[in-house]
Amino acid sequence: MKKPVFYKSLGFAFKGLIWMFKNERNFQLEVIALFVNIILIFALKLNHLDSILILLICGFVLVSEILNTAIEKLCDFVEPKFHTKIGIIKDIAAGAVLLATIFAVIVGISIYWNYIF
Ligand SMILES: Nc1ncnc2c1ncn2[C@@H]1O[C@H](COP(=O)(O)OP(=O)(O)OP(=O)(O)O)[C@@H](O)[C@H]1O
Repeated sequence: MKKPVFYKSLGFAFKGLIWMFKNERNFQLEVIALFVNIILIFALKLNHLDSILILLICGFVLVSEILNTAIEKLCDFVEPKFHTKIGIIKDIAAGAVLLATIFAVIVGISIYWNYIF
C-alpha cells in the first residue's frame, strides 16, 4: 500500500483529535483543564520550568486518554460481546489514565502551592 503524503497523514491525525473532542466527554473536560491551566500560567506568572511542567502533565493526561479510547475502540471492534479478557484490557487502559491524572494532580498542586501561598 502506498504511504500517504505527509500533509495527508497530518490531516488523518487531526481528524482523530477532532473525533476525540466531539465524542469523548472525558477528553473535552481534559481540554478544558488544559485551557484553565494556560490561564493560570499567565495569571500566576509561573516561571519557565513550572509552565513547561504544567503543560507536560496536561499533555500526558490527554495522550493517555487518546490511547485509552483507541484501545477501547479496538476492543469493541474485535469483541463486541462481553468477554472477561476484553474487560481486563479495558480496565488496564483506564488504569493508565487514572495514574496519569493522579500524577498530574500531585504535580499541579505542588507547583501552584508555591504561587498561591
Ligand atoms: N466487552 C466487554 N467485556 C467485558 N467487560 C467490558 C466490556 N466492555 C466494557 N467492559 C467493562 O466495562 C468498563 C467500561 O468500559 P467502556 O468501554 O464502557 O469504557 P467507558 O466507560 O466508555 O470508558 P471511558 O469513560 O474511558 O470512555 C471496562 O473497563 C470493563 O471493565
